[in-house]
Parts: sequence; structure tokens; C-alpha cells
Amino acid sequence: MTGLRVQARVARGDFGLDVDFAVEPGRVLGVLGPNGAGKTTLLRTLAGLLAVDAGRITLGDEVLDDPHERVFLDAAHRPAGLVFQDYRLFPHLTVLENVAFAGRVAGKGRRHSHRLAHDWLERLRLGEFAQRKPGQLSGGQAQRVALARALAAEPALLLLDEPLAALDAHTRLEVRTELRRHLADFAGPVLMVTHDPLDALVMTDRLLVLEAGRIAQQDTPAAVARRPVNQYVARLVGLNLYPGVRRPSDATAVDLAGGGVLHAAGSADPGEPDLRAPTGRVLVAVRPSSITLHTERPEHLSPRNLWPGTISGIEMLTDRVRVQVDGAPSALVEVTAGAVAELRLDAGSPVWLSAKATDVDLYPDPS
Ligand SMILES: Nc1ncnc2c1ncn2[C@@H]1O[C@H](COP(=O)(O)OP(=O)(O)OP(=O)(O)O)[C@@H](O)[C@H]1O
Repeated sequence: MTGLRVQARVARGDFGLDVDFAVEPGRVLGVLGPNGAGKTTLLRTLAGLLAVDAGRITLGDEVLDDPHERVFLDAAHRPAGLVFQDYRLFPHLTVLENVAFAGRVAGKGRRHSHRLAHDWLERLRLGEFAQRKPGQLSGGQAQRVALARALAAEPALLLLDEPLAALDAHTRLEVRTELRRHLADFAGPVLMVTHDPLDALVMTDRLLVLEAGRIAQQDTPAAVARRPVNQYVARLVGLNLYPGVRRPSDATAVDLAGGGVLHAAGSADPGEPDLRAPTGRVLVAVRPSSITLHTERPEHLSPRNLWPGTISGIEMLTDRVRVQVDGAPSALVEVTAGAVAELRLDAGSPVWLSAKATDVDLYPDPS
């Protein structure tokens, strides 16, 4: 079995990528991060389109890149299949020829390559499109052809660069389900760059969050969604996230860096000794659905977290309404459509926000 091991330092102008991680065979690692974080640089480095300046990349026992040993397998010789978000099919070749191309490059004969391509097209339910040109395909079909082309080369490593980004919402749903099935069948490690929270949460086994060329977080999708370490991921998964410092006098109270105070319940989790670190720097996460809006200061309640704000935006979701409230702290709040009508919430309305201490999650800030 061939796992991927990556220790890579790559400089591109002023930007530097510096990562160290591994992906087990048959596992999908999702790569997330804001624009310019280095996701494409990482993928191109693994594909053999960029060389590391220092470090070592191995796939099983095979060294793909190690400047120290003077080994560098370029893209044509690397057992990696790459799928781009814009498909990059050859427009003048038929679908069959596009998929057979991988075999031809690998030195397999024309007939063998075509037979292999046929098999893969059938497997991806694309047989009927074999003689079409890419211009005669829908986006979803073209993306599946691009996947067939990558898989037909029988790569040991699969690299997907935002594979569903160019598809409309409906097609994305269809192709996501199909891609997920094929990834489950794929025996080697898979890396998938994405900006889509659903892709990240349902198609991957682990997530690697990049920030300015470094790994900011690496964990299961559920753990990253529950306790993101930066605003980019928090926004992606729809959480309110606030950096702050715990009060020495009261370990459950956090003075937020952007203004305001939030209180969490209970004492520090003994499993998390970092929370008692001398700096006291923590992250505070609150789900938008855990915050309640009031049009007047609620006198009868005494929640530990109660603060005033002003509505700055309202967005209708399918069956909920997302309300952006400016205050200290500002927050995204999710309420029912009924509540918006009942409370007559509108942009500019003054409101009070409350949150139970038990719904406020504290964890160490690794930055
Ligand atoms: N050829 C290049 N020369 C110099 N710097 C580059 C080059 N290509 C990319 N960069 C820089 O490297 C950094 C990382 O770029 P990269 O494309 O890897 O980011 P990304 O995470 O894929 O972003 P996006 O989400 O926008 O695709 C950026 O600051 C970019 O400006």
C-alpha cells in the first residue's frame, strides 16, 4: 500500500509554502484555505509541475522529489492523476481519445489504450458520449470525462483541484455523489482542494487548512467544523468565531480581541491543559442558531451573555433567516422566518442578543 508523505518547502517569489503531512492509502485529504494560501502551489508540487526547494515527497517507497538526493520525477513520469476545475480536455479530440490519451502517454499501444478508455467511460456511465467532442458535453459530463481520463492512467495518487467548482448547484449534487463513490473505490491517497464546505465535509476523511503557506489546522472534518482555528473556515462552516484572552480572575470569561466579553460554562476541560496556558489566548465559537434576538432588553432573563447590537443585514436561507448584527461582538444569528416577521426585524433595527454559556465553546488558539 502506498501512502503519501510530504515534507515540502517551496518558494514562489515572496510566497513560501512550508508543509509536513501524510495521507494514507484510500484516504481523501481535503485542502482548504483562503485565496493565496498555497493550495494550488501544493497541488502543483505534488503533481511534479513544481519542485520543492527543500524536503522530500514519497509515495510508498518511491521518492518523487528530494533535492538532497537529486531526485525529481516530473509530471509526465509521476504516477499522479490530476483533475482541474476547468477540466482541460483537448477540444479537438473525441471523449474516447481524450481518455485514451493517458494510456498513450504511459506508452501503452493505441488499441490497449482505447480498450482501457472504453472501460472507464462505461464505468463512469459515459459510454454514449465516446465519439463526442468536449464542446458537445455539459459541464457535469465534461467533469466526469476529466475524472475518467485521470483514472484511466491508473495513477497511484489522485489530485483534484476544485473538481466541482465550475458546475451549477444541481449538477454539482449529482457529480458529487458519483465522485464520492469513485473516490471510495480508489486505492491510493487523494488530495482535493476545495472552497466548498459541503465538499469538504462530506467527501473527505481529513482536512488540512492552509494559511499563508503553513498548516493552520489538520483534523477530521467534524472536528474542524466544530472548532475551526481561523475566520476563513469559521465562515465556511457558518460559525461565529472570536479570538480573545481569558480573564485570570475568571477562567470562563473571555475578553474578545474585537471588543466585548463572552462567558462559557463550567471550568476548563481537564483534557485541554493548553487552555490554562499563561497567555490565556483562546478562540470562542458560537453557533448562529444558539444566539437569540430580542427587540427589547429581556428583564426577566439573566443570561450571562447579553449584549446590544444593530442589524446590518438579513439573508433568507431555505427555511431559516440569517441575520448579521453589528455589536461587541458582532454576530451572525440564525432565526426562523416567523421570528423575523414577529419581531419585525429589519436592517438598522436595534436588538439585544443573548447566548447561553453552555452554547459558548472555548478552545486554545494555536496561532
Ligand atoms: N508563478 C508565481 N510566481 C510568484 N508567486 C506566485 C506564482 N504563482 C503563485 N504565486 C503566489 O503564491 C501564493 C500562493 O498561490 P496559490 O495559487 O498556491 O494559492 P491558492 O491557495 O491556490 O489560492 P486560490 O484559492 O486563489 O486558488 C500567492 O501569494 C501567489 O501570488
